Amino acid sequence: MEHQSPCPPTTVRRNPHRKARKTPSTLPPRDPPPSAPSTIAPFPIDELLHADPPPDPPHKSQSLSEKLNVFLRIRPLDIVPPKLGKNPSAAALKKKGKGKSPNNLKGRNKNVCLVMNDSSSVTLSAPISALESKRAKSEVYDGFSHVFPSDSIQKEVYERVMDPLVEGFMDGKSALLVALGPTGSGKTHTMFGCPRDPGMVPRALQKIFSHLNESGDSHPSRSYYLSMFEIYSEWGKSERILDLSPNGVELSLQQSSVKGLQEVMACNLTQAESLIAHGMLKRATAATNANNQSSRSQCIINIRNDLRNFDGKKEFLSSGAVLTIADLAGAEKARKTGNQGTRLLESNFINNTSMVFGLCLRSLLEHQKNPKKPLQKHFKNSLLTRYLREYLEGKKRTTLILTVKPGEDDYLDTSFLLRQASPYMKIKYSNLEELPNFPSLKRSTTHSGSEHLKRRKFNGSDTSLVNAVKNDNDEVDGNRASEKEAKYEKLQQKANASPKSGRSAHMSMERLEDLHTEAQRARNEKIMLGFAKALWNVLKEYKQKLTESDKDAEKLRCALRKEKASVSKLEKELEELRSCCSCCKHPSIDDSPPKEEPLSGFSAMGSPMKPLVQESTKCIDIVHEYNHISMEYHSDTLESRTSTDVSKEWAEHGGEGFGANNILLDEISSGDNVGSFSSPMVLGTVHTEENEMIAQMVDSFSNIKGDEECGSFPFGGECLPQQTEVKPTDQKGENLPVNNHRVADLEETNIQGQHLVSTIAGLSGSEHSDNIDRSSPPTVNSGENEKAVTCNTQNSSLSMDGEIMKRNPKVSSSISKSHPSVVKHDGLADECKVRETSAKIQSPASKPPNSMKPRTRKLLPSSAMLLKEFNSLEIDAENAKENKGKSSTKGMERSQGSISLLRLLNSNVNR
Ligand SMILES: Nc1ncnc2c1ncn2[C@@H]1O[C@H](COP(=O)(O)OP(=O)(O)OP(=O)(O)O)[C@@H](O)[C@H]1O
Repeated sequence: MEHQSPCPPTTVRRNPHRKARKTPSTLPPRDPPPSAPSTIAPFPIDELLHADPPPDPPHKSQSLSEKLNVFLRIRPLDIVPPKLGKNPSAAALKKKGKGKSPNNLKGRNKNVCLVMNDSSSVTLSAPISALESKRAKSEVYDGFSHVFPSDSIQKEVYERVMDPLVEGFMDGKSALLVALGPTGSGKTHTMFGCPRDPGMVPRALQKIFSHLNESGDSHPSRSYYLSMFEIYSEWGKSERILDLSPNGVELSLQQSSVKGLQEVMACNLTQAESLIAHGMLKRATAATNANNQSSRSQCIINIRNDLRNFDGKKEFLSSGAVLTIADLAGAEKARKTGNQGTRLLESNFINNTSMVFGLCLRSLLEHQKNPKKPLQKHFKNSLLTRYLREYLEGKKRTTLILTVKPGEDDYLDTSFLLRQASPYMKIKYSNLEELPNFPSLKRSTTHSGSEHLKRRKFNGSDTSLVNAVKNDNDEVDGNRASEKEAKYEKLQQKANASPKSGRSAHMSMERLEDLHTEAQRARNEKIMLGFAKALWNVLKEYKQKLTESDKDAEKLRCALRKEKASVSKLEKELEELRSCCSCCKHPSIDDSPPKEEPLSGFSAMGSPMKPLVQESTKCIDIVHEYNHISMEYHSDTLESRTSTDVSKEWAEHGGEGFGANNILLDEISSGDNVGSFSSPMVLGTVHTEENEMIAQMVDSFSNIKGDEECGSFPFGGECLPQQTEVKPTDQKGENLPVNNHRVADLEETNIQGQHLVSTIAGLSGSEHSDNIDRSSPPTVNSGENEKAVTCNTQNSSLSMDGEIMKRNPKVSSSISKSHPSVVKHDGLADECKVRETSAKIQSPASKPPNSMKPRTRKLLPSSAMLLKEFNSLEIDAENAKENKGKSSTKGMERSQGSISLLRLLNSNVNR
């Protein structure tokens, strides 16, 4: 095939970078002059073999620590297939190449697609065969932390890439190193190398443990724990994690930590190398067309630096720092690898993982470029990215080392990787977390954190609980947790002091782990016990309060019982009073219709006045006593009004609607309008028992009267005698002057007392006057003698007043005081009845109490009229006529009161 002259290349700068760079005008010359700085220089193998290491690489790269470091390592183009797993040594290369670069060994440099421009940039040229047009196309990738040419050795790579990370790790900074690249590009070689040419991991361990040995302390203050696991795909289905440490088992991922991952404490380099070697043997590898020992899993190694046994001052400096090294399986193309079946499925898993990893970093980059863009959660799509989440979210330092193959055949793989990964070098870390992420340490941190959280919760809810918990925690017998913790520490110190090797060290580690778990459990028990005790105390307090409340309730119940007893006592006394009253009671009134007999007149009664007066006085006393009791009993509710007040009110209101008892008695005494006699609030305002008492009193008077006039005193209004208009006369039959009594005395005395007395006089002296009106002298049918006796009420009352009021001057005031203003109803039915009846009853309000106008009256005995009214509920038509249209609200109230009184009278009569 004739070689055509190359067309002018089109160069694309992928990473426009910090400084302008001269674009290569032509493809790399086949035989570049030795002075040419770029492309692939002759590999100075002799110089490298004998030269000192570069003076400043570690610290130089530290200046880039705030950026994601991306290194590029170019694998030698032609590599002698490793025999017995050995890479060609530098000596062999030297022997073969005679001091030339491996790329030039067979004169194939013209077949390379990747040329190193300088230490930070490369040019990728598409091979002619890959070009559709004849125009050459090249891409410059710049900005790498460092580009390692194909002839670079492990030591150089370590010093540039790994050593700064190890230094940081020794200072307590966690870091991640990830090897990325297509299959067979040298990732595993770079990371692990071989015994004769160790890679990053062995060299790092060497440095770590050399530092440990240099301290010369027989009791090393530092301890390093190694863990190693791989993420693989079984039959291309689900991802799995396998612990690569000895006796390692399958693991699971929780959040970002591997649950159950074994950490093996390496006390020296030998132990550490042994563990790594064991893990490498365990790791899944397989031969493909691209690599005879291709990694089929993502391998992760953790080295944790634990300084818990340090002297105490520097304990927090490097405690928990973790150095993580990830050797990823390389992306591969089925066409190249020739994978089929399981291998092909593995390829899919590997490629997917690589893609997700790249997406995470790309998302982080875009988020950093434009913070408005949310950080995509690509990490969820694979176990690897989930485990490395904090690194992929820019919270911890990450370093990438890209491995590529420079051959023309590898152009697509190389181009893909460079296009994908070169932008990552722009990722920055602004808020680096120095927190450890080691699983076991996380656990212990979490536990202490939860304890603090609990205490915070207690603080927020109940301080007493907190105190109780604290006290109880202090009082936990034995302090099992403390003992176990001490034991744990002791054993750990022992283990550190006398480094064991191999299995014994592992066993002691297991034992320590068990002790640690047990100590944590004991701590939790202690906390729960304290909480339970505190809760118990609170419950006890509540119980005590409940008991006190019960006691108070019992006291109240006792007081209530006493009150009830006093009430019943009062009721008893009342009963006694009633019985006392009933002693005076005469044979009950005959309910049979009254005989049509003429009313007995005063003279016909034939009995003297004195016994009646005595009886009246007695009843007044009873009323007084009852009122007195009633006043005591209802002292809280009764309205105390003096007779003077009542008198005043009466005077103001024309004598209407004031004083239940006095009006009651007044109306009883008046005798007229018996059917309508009513006192406002008679029953509504006066206590029921009081009303009953009054009713009894009235009744007793009726009986007395009946006794006095038994046989001669006609009952019933049906056979009333003809009304006779009478005038007050004396016993001789001469008319007496109206109101010729001692008016002055009346004014001086309580008007209520007057009414009472007059009522009693009217009732008791019914033989003298059946119907007495204090305002108008009633006419009295004198019975068979037809001796009209004009009985002026006031006169009569005066006749007794002097005696009664002298004996008991407080009678009227006592009665008037017993008028509560609160209206009570015996029941709805009664009330309705009363209302119905009261509607028919003429209101007495129309009749002024002190009217001096003489009126013609029916001469009916008051008690008979009462009974008549009660029994028939008839209304005096005449009174109804008179009072038609004059009824007022007060009158209605009085009517209702009177009806209620009548009801009581009826009950008394029935009894
Ligand atoms: N820089 C190098 N110098 C000499 N030999 C190398 C170099 N890089 C890689 N090799 C050799 O190339 C072969 C493939 O390398 P390696 O297994 O490390 O590739 P890889 O990227 O890990 O591949 P895979 O992803 O399939 O595991 C190995 O035999 C290795 O010794």
